Amino acid sequence: MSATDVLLECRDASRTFGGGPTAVVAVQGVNCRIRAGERMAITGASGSGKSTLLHLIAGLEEPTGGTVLRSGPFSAQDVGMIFQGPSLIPALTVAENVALPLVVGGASEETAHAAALAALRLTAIADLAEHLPEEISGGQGQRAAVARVLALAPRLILADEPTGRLDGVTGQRVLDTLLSAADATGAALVVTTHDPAIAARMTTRLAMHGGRLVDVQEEKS
Ligand SMILES: Nc1ncnc2c1ncn2[C@@H]1O[C@H](COP(=O)(O)OP(=O)(O)OP(=O)(O)O)[C@@H](O)[C@H]1O
Repeated sequence: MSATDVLLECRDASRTFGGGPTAVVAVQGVNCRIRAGERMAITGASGSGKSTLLHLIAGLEEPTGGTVLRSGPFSAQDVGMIFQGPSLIPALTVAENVALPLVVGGASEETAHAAALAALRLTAIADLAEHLPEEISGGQGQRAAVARVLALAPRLILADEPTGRLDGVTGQRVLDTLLSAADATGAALVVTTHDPAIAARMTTRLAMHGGRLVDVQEEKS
């Protein structure tokens, strides 16, 4: 890739599941670029291919057609994924949940705990560090999920319907957290959403229909 600020580029990327008459073409011929510091929303109706495109970008799925090019080495720690629910481990405290991926990655308990607390401060829930997941709200749980990703210092944060289970106000607060965390760390952020109010907060908006990109809006900064 020539432009140095392009982290990742989909070139005619497609993903088909299954084969023969029952094959499902989830993503078809998508071209898009994600630049360093990007703020991107992927919108579209249910089944339009948003999650599959995000999985291609994350490297969780391989394209069955076209390519997904990554600039330079991209390790698992360079990409942080956030899902609709926080999926916290119930028996661990919030801080232990946030520290866990670092510990699994080989960091000492002490280093991981310090990184977890720093990430919880960034997401404004450091006061909940010693709480169990059952003792916090859905919005606070999503902020813990954001902190768990931030602790890994990813270059690219991918969030699949991160506000889908939250009410409008709480969803916007979680998005505030995501945007300010991405600003603070310099990470690019890509969010799939059904919610136009969430998409409106991003500077690039890709709209999907039937697996294809049907509209791209980019606000010039
Ligand atoms: N692993 C899979 N196996 C078979 N079909 C799949 C698989 N994953 C997705 N699909 C199909 O691909 C199409 C796109 O699904 P995808 O989950 O990407 O859509 P989406 O826009 O994210 O939907 P939603 O908003 O409901 O999450 C759908 O028809 C879906 O049923």
